Amino acid sequence: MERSLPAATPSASAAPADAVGGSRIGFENVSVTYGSLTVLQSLTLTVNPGEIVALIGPSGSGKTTALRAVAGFVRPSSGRIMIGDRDVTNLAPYDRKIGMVVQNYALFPHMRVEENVAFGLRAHGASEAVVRARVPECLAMVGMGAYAKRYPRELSGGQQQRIAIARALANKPQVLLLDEPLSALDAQIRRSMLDELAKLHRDLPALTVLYVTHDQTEALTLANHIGIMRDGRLKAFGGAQSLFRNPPNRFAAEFLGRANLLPVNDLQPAGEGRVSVRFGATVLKARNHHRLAKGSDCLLCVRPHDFKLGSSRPDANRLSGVVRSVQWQGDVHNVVVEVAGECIRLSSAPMREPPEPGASLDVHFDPADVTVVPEDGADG
Ligand SMILES: Nc1ncnc2c1ncn2[C@@H]1O[C@H](COP(=O)(O)OP(=O)(O)OP(=O)(O)O)[C@@H](O)[C@H]1O
Repeated sequence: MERSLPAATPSASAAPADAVGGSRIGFENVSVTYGSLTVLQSLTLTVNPGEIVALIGPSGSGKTTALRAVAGFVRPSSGRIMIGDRDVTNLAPYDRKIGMVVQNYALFPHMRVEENVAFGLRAHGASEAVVRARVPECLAMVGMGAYAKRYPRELSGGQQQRIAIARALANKPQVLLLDEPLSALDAQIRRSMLDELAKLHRDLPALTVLYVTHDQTEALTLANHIGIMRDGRLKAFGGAQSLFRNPPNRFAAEFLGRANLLPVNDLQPAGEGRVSVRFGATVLKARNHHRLAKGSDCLLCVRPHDFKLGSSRPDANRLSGVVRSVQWQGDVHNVVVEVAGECIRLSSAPMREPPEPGASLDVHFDPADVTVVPEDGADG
């Protein structure tokens, strides 16, 4: 289900969720209001057991509110939150059996690492024998076994976040909520933590994870499925790769991967599952993943890396334009080319002799790599 929302329940997979329904997260028409402001509008979404779903979207779009509603820190004004087959809408956070990690670690500064990790266990009445066994286990899971006696102030940001994850896992939750867990870290640490989170999930495959981020790389790297939020609404939902390749609307295409969206018209069948569209005077071919109607005006979604320079196969789409800017970023050249009044962005492997601004440039792209996308509707 990727085309339109909320026509059907966006669900992270058709897996037999009932068999292990205990860790499924379900939003059923959940709305949250603050005074007269509705910040989450009828969110319906399922995260199936063992899956990672990332919620992405601009600042203020309602991602954290959705996650806090699952945690129990925000009470929905309508709708239900389910964890497995339990309606937890009115349960206290403490009774929901979830783990949560937020952006700024939130470790207790006056407690050693081992006491931080033990805190939730003790609060839930675990015996000292259980605490003694479980704390080293959790620290080992995040590679921090040697740091049990330290205080949080004696750790780096990445290490503190590992401890926060160990603490969240101490009670063996079935559901883990992660709210921008890497955003306080610098770029290099973030990349390695991303790998570690992926490994952690491989080690704990039954753990169901809801991951809030504004970083599309984190979402694409970690998540099985991605939901894109705007203004309190879920604007798109789908498998990470599929959503990237076939965004259902302009907003999804622009937010996830900054696609080029060429305004095209006069959509016509072109055989072999392709359609032709007109971009200015040029006829281009594309996939029609969303089955747009003949004659439609729509957008052609072309990712910057799908444009190629130089000679092309005869069946490729071809465009000619004028180079407006060239930017080198180490492992990539970003080029802006003006074609038929539109500026398109392309990225290529570093070039020895990049084109100069003002030069003419021919580019081509494969019809199999691109799809037509509907313009957003009135509410889009
Ligand atoms: N306690 C509150 N009282 C009033 N308004 C709130 C409260 N908490 C959040 N909001 C508003 O709800 C909207 C959604 O906030 P939320 O934190 O869910 O967004 P977000 O998508 O997570 O944003 P960001 O990426 O900036 O964290 C925002 O307009 C915010 O100002």
